[in-house]
Amino acid sequence: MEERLRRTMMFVPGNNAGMVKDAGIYGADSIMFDLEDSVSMAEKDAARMLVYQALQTQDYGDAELVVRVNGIDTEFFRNDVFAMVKAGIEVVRLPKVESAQMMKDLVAVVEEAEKKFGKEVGSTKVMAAIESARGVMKALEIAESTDRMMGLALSAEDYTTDMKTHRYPDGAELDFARKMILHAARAAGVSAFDTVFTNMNDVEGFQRETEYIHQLGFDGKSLVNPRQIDWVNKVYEPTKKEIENALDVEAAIAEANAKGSGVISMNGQMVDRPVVLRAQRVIRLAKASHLIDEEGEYIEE
Ligand SMILES: CC(=O)SCCNC(=O)CCNC(=O)[C@H](O)C(C)(C)COP(=O)(O)OP(=O)(O)OC[C@H]1O[C@@H](n2cnc3c(N)ncnc32)[C@H](O)[C@@H]1OP(=O)(O)O
Ligand SMILES: O=C([O-])CC(=O)C(=O)O
Ligand SMILES: [Mg+2]
Repeated sequence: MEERLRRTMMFVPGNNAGMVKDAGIYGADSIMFDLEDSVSMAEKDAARMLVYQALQTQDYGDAELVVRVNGIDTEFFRNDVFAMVKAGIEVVRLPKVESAQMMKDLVAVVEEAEKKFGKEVGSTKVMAAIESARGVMKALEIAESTDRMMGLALSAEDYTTDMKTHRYPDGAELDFARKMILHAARAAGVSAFDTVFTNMNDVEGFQRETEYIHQLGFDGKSLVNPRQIDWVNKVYEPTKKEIENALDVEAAIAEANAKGSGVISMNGQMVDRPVVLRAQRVIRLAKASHLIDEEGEYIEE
């Protein structure tokens, strides 16, 4: 199956009717309705009902629909999961995950809800937000805890609090967590999301962080504001040189395959399976960024 693009996963506070209604117009790859920390205790039930209604009535286009439910140890958790599964949510994001068991407990409730509401068992995916030292140390077992796993996310606001530090411009305090989470996700074959960047005035800092996590290999980032979507897409957009090289690689390997070979030399550069896989990813990103069309032709501005 073709890997889905997950560059931008935008948080939408579940109690904000205007934001919930318009969340689809900004072009985020994934929309994440939040029932947890952006919603006050007094509004938990109202937010759940609002998101439930929106999922029945709004058109969110091709965006992947995700909900961040309240923590598994809260009084809201079960109602959140039941309402969201009934509404047909694609992915349930569990916050503050610290063990494989927490994901298994989530899956048990998701399955109960799928059966109750006549949904296909297994159709709802789950993902884990890792927000503590314990969660980071358990990243691989969390990533491998269930077949329904879609991805791991780093949640740096709670994580830095747990680590008795805070966020610095160079991000050094997140390095270990980022690399653990990314390795765990890749080892398990699931997506990896970097954390939110919350200072809307520091555009340069946001871009620097995005370039760094793109270089590491993250699929994308959790976002808090629609303005951040274009900035991420710009970083993830392949350059003209990368696209041309990828198209040449595809042509070269097709020629090699026609001759019964899996490897070929292209301008002195060996082209084999890993090179081809990377080239295919560049082409997919170029198509998603509307730089080339389905035939690989450049789309003029
Ligand atoms: C640590 C954590 O748990 S982080 C996750 C929880 N936090 C959140 O979900 C916060 C989500 N983000 C927000 O609430 C807001 O973007 C803020 C508070 C960060 C900034 O607010 P503002 O400065 O008012 O945003 P801004 O002026 O850029 O808004 C522009 C437009 O985008 C909309 N918008 C802003 N953020 C979002 C969002 N996350 N989702 C959907 N729409 C949004 C606004 O409603 C506004 O729409 P309008 O022009 O139709 O009125
Ligand atoms: O998931 C995120 O990036 C936001 C969050 O909850 C945190 O940073 O604690
Ligand atoms: Mg958090």
